[in-house]
Amino acid sequence: MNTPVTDDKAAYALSVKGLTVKISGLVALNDVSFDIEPGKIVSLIGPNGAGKTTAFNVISGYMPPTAGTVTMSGQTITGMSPHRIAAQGLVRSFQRTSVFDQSTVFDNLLTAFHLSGQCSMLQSLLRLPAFQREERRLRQLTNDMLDFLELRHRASEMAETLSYGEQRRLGVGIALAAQPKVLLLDEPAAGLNPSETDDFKAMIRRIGDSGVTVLLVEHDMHMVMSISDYIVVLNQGQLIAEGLPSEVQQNANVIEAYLGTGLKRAEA
Ligand SMILES: Nc1ncnc2c1ncn2[C@@H]1O[C@H](COP(=O)(O)OP(=O)(O)OP(=O)(O)O)[C@@H](O)[C@H]1O
Repeated sequence: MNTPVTDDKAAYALSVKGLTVKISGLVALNDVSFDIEPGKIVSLIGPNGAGKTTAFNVISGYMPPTAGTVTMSGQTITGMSPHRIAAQGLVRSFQRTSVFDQSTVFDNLLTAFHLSGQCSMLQSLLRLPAFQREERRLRQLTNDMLDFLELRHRASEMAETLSYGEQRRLGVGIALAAQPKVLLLDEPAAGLNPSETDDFKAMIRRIGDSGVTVLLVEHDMHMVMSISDYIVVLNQGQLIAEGLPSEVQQNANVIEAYLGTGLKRAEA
């Protein structure tokens, strides 16, 4: 069955329209709509309880909305399973849960590429020429990804020996192996020290430059303001502002919602 196409949204990598989520009478999201252009780095921000995680859960298929739609390049993905949504090209990177500690960095990435590869189990068991060609291609992709993540020097180390920041970059590399069009990042800066945060920011920029659209939920306002092309602000389930970082920082509704929570410090 073909997925319905909504033409006016086809130009956007991701569109959210009228998203509403009610949980036991509580309105976690109320009629939220926003559009994200391809290749942009967009942050979803808001004070605690604003509805950011709920929005991520709905967009990535972990929670059905009460009302509203999510489209990717015009294709409706609302209500699909996370697995099907990932197959459509929207991948969510969870902190570092996808990393196998007892495998090398290289093998973690190679396995991730295998999982998104073309070769059938039979071809691989029989080691047919098609499998050998594919194996060479995936090893090359793995080496390229190691360079992209700036983890080449750690390729043969067990993942568990990596620093926290390196493990987080590896986790994103595993998500990137699925070749997403849209990558969702949950609080990428959480737990990182300042230099790890800088490395992570540089990597997010490289991801954006490669044409992948990035949507992140983040509390670190320094990171948000310095990395985002566009910001969407939620408060108590409502979209209260959206725009460029400079616009959002000046917005009276945003300043009021964040009063005393650190937005001012991010401007300093
Ligand atoms: N499974 C749930 N059961 C009950 N209430 C929920 C559930 N999930 C979310 N909520 C409520 O929905 C609202 C939005 O929560 P959500 O976690 O999406 O906010 P958030 O912006 O991600 O907050 P934080 O920054 O603190 O993680 C909150 O009032 C929260 O208590």
